[in-house]
Amino acid sequence: MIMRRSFNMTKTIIGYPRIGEHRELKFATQKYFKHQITQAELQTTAQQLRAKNWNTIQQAGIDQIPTGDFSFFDTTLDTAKLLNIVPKRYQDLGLNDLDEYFALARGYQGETGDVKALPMKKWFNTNYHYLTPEFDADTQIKVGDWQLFDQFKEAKAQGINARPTLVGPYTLLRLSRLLDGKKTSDFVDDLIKAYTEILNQLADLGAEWIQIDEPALVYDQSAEDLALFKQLYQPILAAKGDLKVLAQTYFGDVRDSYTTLLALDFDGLGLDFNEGRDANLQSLSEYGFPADKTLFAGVINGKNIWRTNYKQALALLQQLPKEAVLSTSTSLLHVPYTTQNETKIAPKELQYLAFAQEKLQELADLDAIREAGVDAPAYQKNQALFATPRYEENAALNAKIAALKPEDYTRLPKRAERLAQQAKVLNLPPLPLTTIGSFPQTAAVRKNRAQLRKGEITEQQYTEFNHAEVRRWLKIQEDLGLDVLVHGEFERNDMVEYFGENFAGFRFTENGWVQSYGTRGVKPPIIWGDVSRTHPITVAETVYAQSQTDHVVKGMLTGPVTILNWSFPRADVPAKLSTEQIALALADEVLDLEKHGIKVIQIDEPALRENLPLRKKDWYSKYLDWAVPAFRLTAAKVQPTTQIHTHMCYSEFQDIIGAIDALDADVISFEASRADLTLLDVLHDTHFETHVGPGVYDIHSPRVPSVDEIVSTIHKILARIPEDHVWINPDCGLKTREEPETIASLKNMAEATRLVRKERHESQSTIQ
Ligand SMILES: Nc1nc2c(c(=O)[nH]1)N[C@@H](CNc1ccc(C(=O)N[C@@H](CCC(=O)N[C@@H](CCC(=O)N[C@@H](CCC(=O)O)C(=O)O)C(=O)O)C(=O)O)cc1)CN2
Ligand code: MET
Ligand SMILES: [Zn+2]
Repeated sequence: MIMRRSFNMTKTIIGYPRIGEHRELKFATQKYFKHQITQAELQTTAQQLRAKNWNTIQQAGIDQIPTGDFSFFDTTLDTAKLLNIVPKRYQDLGLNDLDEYFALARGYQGETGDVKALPMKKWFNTNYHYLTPEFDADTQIKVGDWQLFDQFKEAKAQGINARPTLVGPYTLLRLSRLLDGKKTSDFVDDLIKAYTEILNQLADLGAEWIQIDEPALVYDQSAEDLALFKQLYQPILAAKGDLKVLAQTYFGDVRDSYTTLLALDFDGLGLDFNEGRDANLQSLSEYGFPADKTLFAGVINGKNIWRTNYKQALALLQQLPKEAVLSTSTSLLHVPYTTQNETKIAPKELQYLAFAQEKLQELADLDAIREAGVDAPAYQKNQALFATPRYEENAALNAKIAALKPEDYTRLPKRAERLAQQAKVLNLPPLPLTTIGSFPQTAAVRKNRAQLRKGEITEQQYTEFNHAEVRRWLKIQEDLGLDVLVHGEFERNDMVEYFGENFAGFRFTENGWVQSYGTRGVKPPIIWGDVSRTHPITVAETVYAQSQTDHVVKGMLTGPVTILNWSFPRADVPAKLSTEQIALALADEVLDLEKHGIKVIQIDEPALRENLPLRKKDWYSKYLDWAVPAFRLTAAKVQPTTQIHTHMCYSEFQDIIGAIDALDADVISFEASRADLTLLDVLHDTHFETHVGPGVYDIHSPRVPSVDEIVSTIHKILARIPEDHVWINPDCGLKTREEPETIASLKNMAEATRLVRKERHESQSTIQ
């Protein structure tokens, strides 16, 4: 029997979703962007959402509630703004605080200037994005008044002594870009001063605890990294007074910084016992956990939606200090609000799921169970659930997977030979123009889908509307002078959810929204059991589009790794197995498209990089060694003349460039413009074989790039890559954009390409 603890704090969470149970924040923010509501109205919505969250968390019996997890866009950007890490070009716009913040996040094109947004990157191994702060010669770190203090005071007015949270100096430095030749060391003193001031201000306001997020500790740490961490924290912690400081980590383990963390004067240490489980337990058993610190034990999975098996959780708790505060492994930002709004999943199945609100209850249950043991009613109920199997195995499918051979993963002949054959069939001009797949998901397109969902229109009416959109956009693409056309993805709510809805073995939600970036959300489908294809999915729409134009129409699929990463995966089988099942399902779809005359097929893998293990030594052995073959499985059986494209957002793949080439696609398009095309040097130096379309403008922002700007980007590309390897396209799909800015941008892209073609080929063509 576990002893009763005298400690009064027993359970907490790292953070809660903020978009609103029904995406209230998204809708209010978008209205604000369109000048349909005032800033005061937006602030009121935000305040109501915070109050509601705090109330929910408090009602569930969580004894320490975080603040500062609310954000109008991103909490890394909030921390940068709080510290005045705002590049001069944004300050020069002379906007009010909130508008300046949105200018950093989305770019600004208006009366007082024209600036791009800060680069957006994937937050560790998640589908959430943070904005990359920039430190440069003008950076003057000082503590301003942005969110943190006000949110603490607001909670206090609601009777809650909250634990304010912010991104720590070490992670901030590690995730930021340093420009103008600046070094990390140039900012250490100012950061120490600023964080010290934040701690003091919060203490003055009456805070007892503060949570400083340092997830960057879960990456591999060098001796210099750890020295920097100590250099930052020794003085900050020396000045903390009575305020208690929690160093919070997540997404992995702190194997290389554990003793450093213990040696520093932190009052609490937040460790992830989900993704970081084994190595964190190992550290605990090797070095112990000091009695004068509090362990915040991330025992409830913050990233997945499966109900916790209390038997396993109890076994874990028994390995932790009994005074540990129970917490989530990550912020609950990564899961939807509640299963209570799901009416379409059978109640029998719904009980296996726990979203954010249900996870609060799980924390309460576990707290009770560690007191009462296996006799606790919650434990008994939970074990009864896990005694019944959730689904039936597809044994034939799994036998087929077990029997796969190397040739099933190998496309013949070799790429250079295929590309030569494809060039003859496709007959494209130099620097072929294309787009990434989706066109604007306008209000009308979404309304059409919503009406079908509500039964207000027939399937036929639904399809007729989409076909009209396809025809309209084929004409726009032809008029713009694009070479390889797309149908526009109007029938898809989302590139992953759509396939989840069509494959067997998935479940999907009505309200399971999770923030991806800013106002953008996804409803990740749930991989429930073994996945298979029961019918052709994209063939009808693609073939329809191809029948309406003489240009080549590119078929559009989402790749197996991305479908896996952007779904909620199973916890009962390795990710590899689900990915292979999805790959086989997609392979049938690819062959069906080919059979129906589709000559170019794009298989998107934007999430390939995101799931790369955070520890380098695991990159291949635990991931790429099966993820790359899974992609190859989807396209291995097509004819040499069928051109396979893939697409990846986020250009951070310099260090896995070999694996990208090994996907053995014929052409890849990728995001490059926000990151200043740094990848080009790598492609050049490694003699990258796959033909490439480095995105020539950023689609995550409404800003329209000029012709000159794009010409100069194309010049940069051609300085590094042979012209006959290069395609011209935007960074990513255009679904989030409005129609006028989309057409204006594509027009400039096409115009810029024609100028460059002329510049390079005019002399030749007149000679001929
Ligand atoms: N899964 C996924 N992850 C991704 C990406 C992606 O495309 N998919 N792209 C990258 C960037 N992330 C993104 C994430 C989301 C969106 C996006 O456009 N999301 C849409 C939702 C798309 C969607 O599922 N729409 C549904 C539901 C729309 C809806 O709620 N309709 C309302 C009406 C309100 C409305 O007009 O939205 C209703 O039916 O009542 C549909 O069209 O059917 C949004 O937040 O607005 C874009 C990029 C990285 N990760
Ligand atoms: C996030 S990658 C998006 C690829 C998809 N084909 C689109 O154009 O929207
Ligand atoms: Zn993309």
